[in-house]
Amino acid sequence: MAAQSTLRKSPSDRFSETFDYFYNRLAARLDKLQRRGPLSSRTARLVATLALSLAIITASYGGYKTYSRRKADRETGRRLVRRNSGLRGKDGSRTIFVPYKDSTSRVTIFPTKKTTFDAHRRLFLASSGQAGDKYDPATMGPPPTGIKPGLNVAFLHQFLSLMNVMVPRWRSKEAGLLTTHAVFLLARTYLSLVVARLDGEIVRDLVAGKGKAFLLGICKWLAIGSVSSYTNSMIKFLQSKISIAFRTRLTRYVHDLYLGHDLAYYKLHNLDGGIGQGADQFITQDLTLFCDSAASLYSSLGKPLVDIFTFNFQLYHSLGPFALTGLLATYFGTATLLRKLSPPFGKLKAMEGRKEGDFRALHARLIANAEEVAFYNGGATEHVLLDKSFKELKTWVENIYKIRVGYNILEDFLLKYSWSAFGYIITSLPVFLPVIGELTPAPRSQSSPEPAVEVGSRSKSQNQSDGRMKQFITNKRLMLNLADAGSRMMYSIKDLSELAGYTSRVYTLISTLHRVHAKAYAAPRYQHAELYSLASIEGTLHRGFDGVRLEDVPVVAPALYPMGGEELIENISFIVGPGDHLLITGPNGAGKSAVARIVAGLWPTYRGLTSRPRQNGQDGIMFLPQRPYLSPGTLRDQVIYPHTEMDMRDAGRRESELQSILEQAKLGYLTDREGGWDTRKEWKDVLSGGEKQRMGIARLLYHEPRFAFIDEGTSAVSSDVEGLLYERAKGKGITLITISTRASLKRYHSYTLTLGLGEDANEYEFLRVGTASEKDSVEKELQELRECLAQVDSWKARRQEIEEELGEVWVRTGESGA
Ligand SMILES: Nc1ncnc2c1ncn2[C@@H]1O[C@H](COP(=O)(O)OP(=O)(O)OP(=O)(O)O)[C@@H](O)[C@H]1O
Repeated sequence: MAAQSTLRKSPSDRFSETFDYFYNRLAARLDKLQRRGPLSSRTARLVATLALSLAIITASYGGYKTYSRRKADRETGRRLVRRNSGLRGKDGSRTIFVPYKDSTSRVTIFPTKKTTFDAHRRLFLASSGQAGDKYDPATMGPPPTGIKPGLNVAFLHQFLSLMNVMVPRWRSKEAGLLTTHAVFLLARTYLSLVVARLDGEIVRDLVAGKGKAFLLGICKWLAIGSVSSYTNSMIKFLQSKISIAFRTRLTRYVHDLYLGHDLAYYKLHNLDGGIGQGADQFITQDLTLFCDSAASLYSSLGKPLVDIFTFNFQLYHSLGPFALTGLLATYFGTATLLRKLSPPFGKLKAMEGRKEGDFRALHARLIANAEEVAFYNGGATEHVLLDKSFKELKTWVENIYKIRVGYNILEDFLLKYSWSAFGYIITSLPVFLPVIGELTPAPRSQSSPEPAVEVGSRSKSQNQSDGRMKQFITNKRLMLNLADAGSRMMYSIKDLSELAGYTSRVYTLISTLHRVHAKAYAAPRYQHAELYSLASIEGTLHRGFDGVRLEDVPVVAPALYPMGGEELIENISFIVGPGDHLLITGPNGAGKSAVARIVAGLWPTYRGLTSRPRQNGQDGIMFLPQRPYLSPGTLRDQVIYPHTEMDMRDAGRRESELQSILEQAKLGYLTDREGGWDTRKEWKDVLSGGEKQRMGIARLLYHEPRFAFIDEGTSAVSSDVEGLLYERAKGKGITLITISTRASLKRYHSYTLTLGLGEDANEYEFLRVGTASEKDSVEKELQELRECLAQVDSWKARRQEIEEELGEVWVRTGESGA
């Protein structure tokens, strides 16, 4: 038996053989070198001295260089952190410094290349969810949000598409982390095998009463234990590293898409609507859960897979084909049963994510509008809304828990108890059924000598019994490991389903962002696109015109895709050249701000042509929105927004200039009042309504654009200051396009565009201020007023009559009542 057992080799045997082979080769080589005869001692000393000197010089130079670089880095870092600024690379990369311990740490961020986005479109915009589909915006439908998240082909496609983003190259950091992780997983499996074998040996030696061998076994056990502990903690560490690396890649990718030049952060919610309420929940929560789940899946699925192959292979050698067939049949049986009975965890998780998002959005809204709600004393109503949203979330989560209970009972019973019972039966087969025992290979020889060689001290039957004991213990441990690996695999079905839910959410976000970028809107299959829907845009937005021009452009309030928007004005045409200050006026809701939105590119030019300057800001166009926006940051950041301090320094602008701008905007007192340029506050709460609007004008004076849309930008400013602000802006050569209902502003403008005229309030009039036609129109208005005034006396008489009649009625009612 012993001779037979040496024919089969375990992985550990093979490892020691390989080690011996390389060790012997190395020893032979060293031996050969020695036999060649030593170099002459002088030459050897010279060579050694030279090599040492060279090493010292290189190391010192390298050390000095590293030290100087780090020192310079630290100083730059401190300076830039103080200024809340960074560095910009020629390739578009940005280097920022973040405080780390007592110093700073450098982080370089490379923007995602346009070609990468183009290449990814076919992955994220394939309507059927198949990677092979050719990308064509005309035929591609919306991203496959309708597909139920679960273990299906769509999930595979979505996951692999996201992997393209998370692991962009084989030589990337993420690929390195995954490979290292895989090496540690393999090492752990190998160590489990060694432990199983050692376990068998220790028990055998214990039963046989071999003290020395037993103690040696314990020492080996401890040594392997320390290596295993290191391996286990490295696996956990690498898993966290992989998760954060995935998250970094995905977050940067999403940010590049979301905050790129296409205004996706506006269009996503106002035009597309593909991801419902908000992207915040997707980016902050779902993305994190997805990365954690994907990183843990790699070890929770990868390790059991490796384990199952290795342990099965081992058991096959120990127990033969019969047992292996039984084992495999059990796996497939259990997997099929669990898969059949498994609730749709993916779908449930995706829905949970949405409900979490809704709840979070309500809270975010309350924070953003706290003052307004407080004035209305609307806390109770908000309370009800929040409680309702939370109740929906809670009910959903509770239902998931309930569904889980039944499934967990089945899963636990099958995987923990049925499998181990089955394992005991299989390992005991060679013991109780000698026929099977003969079919299967006998116990193998190990590093410790087989009892069979100790002839004379023990009987043959005793040796056989020891061998069987060792084999049983080894097999039992292997079986338990196998059951553990198998059950982890099966538990992973649930994890996999949950991952499918998170994958679907993250995929939906990215594919919707790609759709916004590519403007990939098509009419629903076999249907015509609705009028003024995103699939029926035929107009052109032309950037690079020295002025603002609309030619036969309908003003349409858009609806979410794929619905059609509402037409406010059928066609509008006007042109504003440099120096042609325009006042856009008209009743509320007539579409005044809508014109600004069309020119800014927020709303589509459905038909006709819209022309505007190429860039925003200096020498271009600027828009001051109706609701003033104050950014998080310093007082300086408020004046220079959307510039950062880095942009300001690059442009060679100084604080003294900012101070003079603030003074022109009648805000010169702010620097002293707020404690300097670097003061950070919640500016939206600190500044009054009028101050906020004047800050908008200060921004205008800082950026000095050629054209500026001011949407009700001075409604809260007193009229004397208002006039001053207009004169300052015009003095800087800015052509103003003001949106206001205040006719008094006419005097600062050369043209007026009046919207909301006619019976259906869908007509407009474009006039030069002071021209004959404008006088005509004022004359017409005066005539109407005069006619009204002429009727005043007859209206008064009629009112008198009515009051008298009513007086009589009251008197009669009073008498009858008495
Ligand atoms: N994001 C939007 N999506 C769809 N419709 C919108 C959107 N924003 C505004 N609207 C609608 O478009 C119409 C025109 O809005 P707009 O803001 O241009 O009015 P306005 O003339 O500037 O009015 P006001 O004087 O009150 O500011 C309104 O009926 C409004 O309800």
